[in-house]
This record gives sequence, structure tokens and C-alpha cells, in this order.
Amino acid sequence: MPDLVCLGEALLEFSSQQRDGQTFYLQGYGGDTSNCAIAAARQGASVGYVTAVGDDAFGREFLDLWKREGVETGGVIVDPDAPTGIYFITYANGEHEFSYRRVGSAASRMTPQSVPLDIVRQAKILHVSGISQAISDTACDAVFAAMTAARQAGVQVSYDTNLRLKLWPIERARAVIHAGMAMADIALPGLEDARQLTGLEDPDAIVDFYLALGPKVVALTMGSAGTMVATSDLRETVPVHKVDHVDATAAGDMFDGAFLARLMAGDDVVTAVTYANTAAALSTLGYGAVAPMPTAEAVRKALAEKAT
Ligand SMILES: Nc1ncnc2c1ncn2[C@@H]1O[C@H](COP(=O)(O)OP(=O)(O)O)[C@@H](O)[C@H]1O
Ligand SMILES: O=C(O)C(=O)C[C@H](O)[C@H](O)COP(=O)(O)O
Repeated sequence: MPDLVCLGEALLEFSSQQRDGQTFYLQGYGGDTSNCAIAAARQGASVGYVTAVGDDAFGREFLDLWKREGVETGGVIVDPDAPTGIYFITYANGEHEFSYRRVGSAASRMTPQSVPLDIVRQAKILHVSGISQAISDTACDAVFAAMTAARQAGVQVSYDTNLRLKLWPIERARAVIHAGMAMADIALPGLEDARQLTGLEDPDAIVDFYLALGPKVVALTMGSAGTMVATSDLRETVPVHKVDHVDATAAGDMFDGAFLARLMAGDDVVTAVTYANTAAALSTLGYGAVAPMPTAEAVRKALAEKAT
């Protein structure tokens, strides 16, 4: 049984590329919790994914991908009556934008009854996100059921805000994400998400807010400003690993996967954040979510180069 279980939706990815005055779409793989699972597996962690995919070519591609990446798929349902979701990435002024085709997808049809709670109960960490809860009411309930089962079994819960206002209104997002965060041991908010969710501007105030909800560790990712990590008796801002980034899609998911992998391997939180910042920076050097994610070897090499 895997140590890290991620729960959510995988999306086939089409990333817009301009060449010779024409637009092409580079096919890749996305979906925040699938990204996190692959990111952690590339760091050597024992990982499984819980989701549903369609009985279609894209669902089969994901099953092949997870197999290649060493992500266990015992918790993946193949739904004959619904498709695998897809999304497009377009770029403007150095920013990326996501456009989804996922309403009615197989993953959005997950329910509390369909989630394999036995896999969750035997993990060390369950990782979920705001997106896992935004895709449908039944998926939202499925995530709450998985978090409840994890807590009852002594499994740590990790929660990334990943606020996507194309999927739900801010009022509902705030209520659900903060209910989820209150069930989490490890809180992984992004700064812009947290500003919208809490109404607070200052990173220290945001970290205080999330610690007060209950998590024992808060890692607030702040893009190029690095990561503020805090527990009840420590607070530190770890700077980014400087790179000439190309596309920051899934930098947050890479951070999550690497951070959780290193915590499970026994690192202290600051060492784990230093590693995860480097892994996340390296993942911005190519287009799309999964393809540019570094292996543990590449992260170690970059950390060693910085140290000399
Ligand atoms: N331009 C960048 N250069 C180097 N590292 C980056 C850059 N953007 C993001 N990162 C790394 O990725 C992590 C997550 O990025 P962030 O943008 O905060 O997450 P999210 O994608 O969830 O919004 C950051 O904490 C940082 O370590
Ligand atoms: O938006 C969604 O629903 C997706 O899952 C598509 C993307 O793969 C992730 O959103 C990337 O997540 P970040 O690490 O925050 O950049």
C-alpha cells in the first residue's frame, strides 16, 4: 500500500505553442493532485492515486503514465459512462491561463461511496486540494469522507488551496477550503489564493490564520518570493532557487510532491522546503505540468551546485 495517497482529478493537457505564426497544442498531463503524485514519485516516494478516469484513450494514457512513473493505480476507477477531463493552457504577458473541459467528467462523478477508504487508511499522508473539492458536490463530499477516514486512522492530511474561481464561487470555495484546512495537518496555501480566501495581505498574518485553523505545518508558497514555512515554534522564509523560468504551471504541485516526499523521508520542515523550492524552480524550465518535473537526482545536483 502506498505511503502518500493523492485524491482528485487528472486532466489531459493541451499547452498552446506559437511557431511560424501558427498555434500548436503540445499534449501533456495535468491535474493538480496527479501532478503532486508524479512529483513525489520522481523523488522516490511510495505513492498512489485515487481518482476516476473515462474508459477512453485519455484514461488509458493516464493509466500508462502512472505505471511508468511508479504511481500505484489500485484506487483508480474506470467509468464507462463519463469522459476523462481535459484542459488547455494559453499564455499572455508571461502568465498562464487554464481553460477547462471537465464538466461531467469521470472524476467529477466520484462519491463518498466510490472512494477506496481502505487505501486511504493505510497511508502515511492523504493529499487533497481545493480543486478536488471544486469539481462537483459529490467529489467534494468524497474528499471530506476521505479526510475523515484518514484522521480516524491516524493518517496525516495535506491540503493545497489551489483556488480555481472558474470552478466555483469564492463564498463556497472559502467555506469548503477552510473546512478542509481545519481537518489538515499540513496546510499548503498559495499566497494569491490565501489573499482571496482570507482577505489578509500580509504573509505572516496569513500563516497565523492557517495555523489557528489547526494544521501543525503551514508552507505558504509565494511564487518568486519563496516559501514561508511555519509550525507552532518556528517560522522561516526560504528563498527560491533562481532560474530563468519558462512556464510555472504546476510549480505548486511540484513543491507539494517534493515537500511531502521529503517529510516522509524524515527531513525537518526547513530542509524539506529548501529541497521542494529547488524542485519547483526546476519544474518551471519547460512547458506544461508533468514533462519538466525533475527527478531526485536532478534536484540533488542543483542543490549541490548551489552549495559550491
Ligand atoms: N519564477 C520562479 N522561480 C523560481 N521558483 C519559483 C518560481 N515560481 C514559483 N517557484 C517555486 O514554486 C513554488 C510554488 O509556486 P507558486 O507560484 O507559489 O505556487 P502555485 O502554482 O500553487 O501558485 C514557490 O514556492 C517557489 O519555490
Ligand atoms: O487547474 C486545474 O484544475 C488543474 O489541475 C490543472 C493544472 O495541472 C494545475 O492546476 C496546476 O497547478 P499549480 O501547481 O497550482 O500551477
